[in-house]
Formats: sequence, C-alpha cells, structure tokens
Amino acid sequence: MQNIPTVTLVVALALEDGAGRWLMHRRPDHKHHGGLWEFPGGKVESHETPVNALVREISEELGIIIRPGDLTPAGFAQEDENARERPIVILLYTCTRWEGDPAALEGGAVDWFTPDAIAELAKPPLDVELAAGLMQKKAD
Ligand SMILES: Nc1nc2c([nH]c(=O)n2[C@@H]2O[C@H](COP(=O)(O)OP(=O)(O)OP(=O)(O)O)[C@@H](O)[C@H]2O)c(=O)[nH]1
Repeated sequence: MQNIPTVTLVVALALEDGAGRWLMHRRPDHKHHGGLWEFPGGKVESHETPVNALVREISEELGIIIRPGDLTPAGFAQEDENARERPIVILLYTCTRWEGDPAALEGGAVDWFTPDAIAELAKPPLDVELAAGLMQKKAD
C-alpha cells in the first residue's frame, strides 16, 4: 500500500529565557502568513522525527543549537480537517537551554515577549491556540 501523508506535520519551539519571556518570529512578508508572529519551526520532512526536524529548523532559522533532550512537549494545534487537502498539525515544544544568539536568518524578525505581549501580537490562528494553551500550562 502506498504511504500517502494525510496531514502536514509542523513542529514549533517555545524558547523561554530566564525572565519569563518567549522568543517569537515574524514571518517574512512574501511567505504564507507573512508579517504574522509565530513560534519558530517548520515542516517535518519524511525522513525525520519531530524532534530532529525541530533541531534542524531552529538551526537554519535562528542559528542556535538546541538538544533533543532539552525539548519538552507542550501541546499541539490542528487545522480543521476540511481546511485543505493536507491540514496542518503543529506540535509545540518548550526549551530553556540553547547555544548561540537567536537571529532571523531566513528573513523577518525575532524578539522576546512576555505572555501579555504575545497575547497582543498578530498571529496565525493556530498560534493563537498554541500561545493560549502554553500560558495556561505555565499558570497551572
Ligand atoms: N513554523 C511555524 N509554522 C506555522 C506556525 N503556525 C502556523 O500556522 N504555521 C504554518 O505552518 C506551515 C509551516 O511552514 P514553514 O514555512 O514555517 O515551514 P518550512 O520552512 O519547512 O516550509 P517551506 O520551506 O515550504 O517554506 C506554514 O504554512 C505556516 O504558516 C508556527 O507557529 N510556526
């Protein structure tokens, strides 16, 4: 039987500094959801585990090194199954340790935000859910 993916699997990172702020990435204007702020990350390739994909994406996108063992699952969000042919499912991980200085290597911008500031940012719909779930989890 042919192995046909039914969803687009995306991984995203909630990087937390020591002061209760999170790193968000503003997508380059020419991309899907251009100009909106999201958790950095990207699509899982067919040969990768989600964690390996996140380590790769974060290195490419932010130029920092994170380790698989420092990633903690923090929730997920998914598009409606009728949204498109392969609806997006995003897996969110938290991390508090990294090496290097995060920079927007593929365009756009990166910055650190408090939970209240993240709530005010213009975000893709799935990130609204991811951010709300993450902040709820931290408050529990
Ligand atoms: N990385 C990331 N993508 C997100 C988030 N929320 C969200 O809806 N998406 C969507 O998920 C998809 C991920 O694609 P991407 O463009 O970041 O990934 P990529 O670099 O592997 O793809 P590309 O090389 O095709 O551009 C995009 O359609 C993006 O708009 C998020 O928090 N982080």
